[in-house]
Amino acid sequence: MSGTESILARLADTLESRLPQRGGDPAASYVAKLYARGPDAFLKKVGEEATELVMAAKDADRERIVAETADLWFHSMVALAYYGVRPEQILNELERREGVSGLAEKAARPDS
Ligand SMILES: N=c1c2ncn([C@@H]3O[C@H](COP(=O)(O)OP(=O)(O)OP(=O)(O)O)[C@@H](O)[C@H]3O)c2ncn1[C@@H]1O[C@H](COP(=O)(O)O)[C@@H](O)[C@H]1O
Repeated sequence: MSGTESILARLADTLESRLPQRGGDPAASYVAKLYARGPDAFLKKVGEEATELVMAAKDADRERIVAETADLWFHSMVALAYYGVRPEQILNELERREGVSGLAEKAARPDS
């Protein structure tokens, strides 16, 4: 496993440890606090961080693009852990799509 994949796996392990059923403590952990507030709280953060990334990109500010993308990935991973989806599943899906042109994929859809 590459270093990039392992940080995602390690972060997912940490996020899972913050789930209420795993004893995550909202007083000691930002992630446990988000989980204690329920899905609306972290799903709202996903939307906010996506908007902040768009604004950074519109300004062509590479430093902010990196920071906002990290925030977006992080909050997306908070959601994935809550719903029992592992980052490896997303990486596998991207791998499955590797080499398949988006144009060809769209043209092959039954409704196209
Ligand atoms: N990668 C992150 C990470 N990225 C961002 N954040 C936090 O996400 C929060 C939201 O960012 P914002 O800039 O929107 O801050 P804000 O406006 O104060 O947020 P809100 O009060 O509106 O929610 C901030 O408190 C950031 O510190 C993170 N918090 C935690 N992690 C990872 O998650 C692990 C577990 O964290 P805890 O559960 O807090 O121990 C950590 O060890 C890290 O690896």
